Amino acid sequence: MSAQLIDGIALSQKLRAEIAARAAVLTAKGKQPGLAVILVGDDPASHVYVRNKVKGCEDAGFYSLKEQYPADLSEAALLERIAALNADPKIHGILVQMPLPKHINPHKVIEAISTTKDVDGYSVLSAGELMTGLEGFRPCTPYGCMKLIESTGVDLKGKHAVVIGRSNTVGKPMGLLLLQANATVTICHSGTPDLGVFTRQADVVVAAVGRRNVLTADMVKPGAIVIDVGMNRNDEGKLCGDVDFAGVKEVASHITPVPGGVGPMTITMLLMNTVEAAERA
Ligand SMILES: Nc1nc(=O)c2c([nH]1)NC[C@@H]1CN(c3ccc(C(=O)N[C@@H](CCC(=O)O)C(=O)O)cc3)C=[N+]21
Repeated sequence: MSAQLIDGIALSQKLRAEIAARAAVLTAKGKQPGLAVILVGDDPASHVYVRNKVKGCEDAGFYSLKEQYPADLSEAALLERIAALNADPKIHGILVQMPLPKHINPHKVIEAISTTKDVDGYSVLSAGELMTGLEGFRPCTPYGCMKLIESTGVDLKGKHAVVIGRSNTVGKPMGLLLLQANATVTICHSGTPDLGVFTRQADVVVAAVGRRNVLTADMVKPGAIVIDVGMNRNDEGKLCGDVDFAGVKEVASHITPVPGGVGPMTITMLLMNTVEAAERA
């Protein structure tokens, strides 16, 4: 058996067309959606993502502002920029690319962003809204994973979903979104002694660890849906996920590739949150 590919580029194209249509309506009313992306320092991977985000904005008809600062930018100066963007009516979403240099406290920065512009969904308030099922901005990566799962047509009600990873940006919000969709949820992590015991029971596995080959074919129940959030480099320097794709695709019913799976959807959901923010403004 060979799994069906869940194509994050195709799904992104479909959703981005809808987002562009919503943006056009707003622009006609003089309220073009605007996203500010702030990049501090020169992490090469961050530059690639930021370029993709700015390109995504332009293609969707957004106004986009990219601000780039040297790694020695002071925390106070960054907070000052955020305050100015909070007050800027052309800007509906603010994204500060993570990770930040060590001398800047990321929590302070995230909480400085106006709640109405927190399109990353990283603030404590956004986390609380997700936790309690209130409306709000959902973190883009797990939100995109939910759209990828939905696109298979499989109803999560009564299914067992296993998340590997417990980060605040992916694992924890992923678990909550799956729970909200009525799945039975297990969150595994580095302290889980035998991962396979859990993943072999899973109808859906979301791997978000940041290490290659965390999930191999022997750990997957036949017919499971496998979502790969990993972004790693293999020995040849090629981008690869957390899942042993070649092996697992022979067992799963549906699987996301890396690249071309979760990554593009993360940016799509950022655009979705931004158009939503503009509509609410
Ligand atoms: N405040 C903040 N918000 C973020 O959402 C955020 C962040 N910081 N810091 C870094 C991570 C990572 N991230 C990615 C987005 C798109 C791709 C993406 O488009 N990936 C392509 C391939 C890109 C390539 O070729 O390298 C793909 O998977 O097909 C990847 C990773 C957003 N992040």
